[in-house]
Amino acid sequence: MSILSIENLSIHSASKRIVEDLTFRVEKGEWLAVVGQSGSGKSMTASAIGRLLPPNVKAEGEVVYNGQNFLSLSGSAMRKLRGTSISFVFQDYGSSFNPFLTIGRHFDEYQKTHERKSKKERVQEAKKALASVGLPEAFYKRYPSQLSGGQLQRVAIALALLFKPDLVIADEPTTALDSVTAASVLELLAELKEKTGCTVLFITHDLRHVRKYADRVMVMYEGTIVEEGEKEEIMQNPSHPYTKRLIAAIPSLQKPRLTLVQERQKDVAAT
Ligand SMILES: Nc1ncnc2c1ncn2[C@@H]1O[C@H](COP(=O)(O)OP(=O)(O)OP(=O)(O)O)[C@@H](O)[C@H]1O
Repeated sequence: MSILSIENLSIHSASKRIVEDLTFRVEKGEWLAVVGQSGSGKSMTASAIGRLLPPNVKAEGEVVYNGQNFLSLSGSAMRKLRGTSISFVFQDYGSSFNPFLTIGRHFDEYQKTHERKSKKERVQEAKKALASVGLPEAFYKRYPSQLSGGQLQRVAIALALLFKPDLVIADEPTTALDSVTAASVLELLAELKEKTGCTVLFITHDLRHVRKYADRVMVMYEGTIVEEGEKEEIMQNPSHPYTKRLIAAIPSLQKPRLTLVQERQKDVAAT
């Protein structure tokens, strides 16, 4: 069953067509990975879905969620859905935080916009959310600058999942992190996905992450979808030249290269 249907989505600025006539579905409970060349329109597509495009960029078409077309909802109706039904985790987690507010205040402000609960309940929930992403309660009182990138991205994930959204859109959430931290953040997202049953639309450049977590893959190239399918199918049998190049560029997916010693043994055996 689809949770989100994108129909003929086109995105453009005054001078340029950014995305052309995209039609695709996100199935309930799946992890859909969107990969594609830099500038192919992945982030713009994610932003258009959440009505978060910059003011000079416009979207046309339909983004249908639970029978509602996001593109024709009022601003206030859309704000209500963002965070509760659909939420975002961005690459640039730093800009999601106000450096002058504690982590606790970020939770508090966010909670106040979406639910009516007592201060005590809000604090309890926020601390529980911090614990759910493996962070100590004491972080509630800290400022963003006192946390590492990985810790901040964990807080961003805790905030994104606070109201148990049905759909989480993660736009390259680990690009700014070192590979070990990135792996733990993704593992966390995968765990929370299992726990909450949410659907994940995941934008990435890293096919190793696709291989590990995705159910389906959609490949974008120059503002269009060039292929889409089950992960195994795309990984083993890519049809578009761009996908082929992308897969060929992952060292661990290529045939293992012989070590120098093995090469020498082969040479010796051949003589
Ligand atoms: N504010 C803007 N106004 C006009 N065009 C923009 C704006 N922001 C981005 N673009 C253009 O939209 C196109 C798609 O950008 P987008 O960020 O969606 O690509 P992407 O596939 O996410 O790339 P990356 O993988 O590098 O993040 C690019 O050509 C970019 O220059």
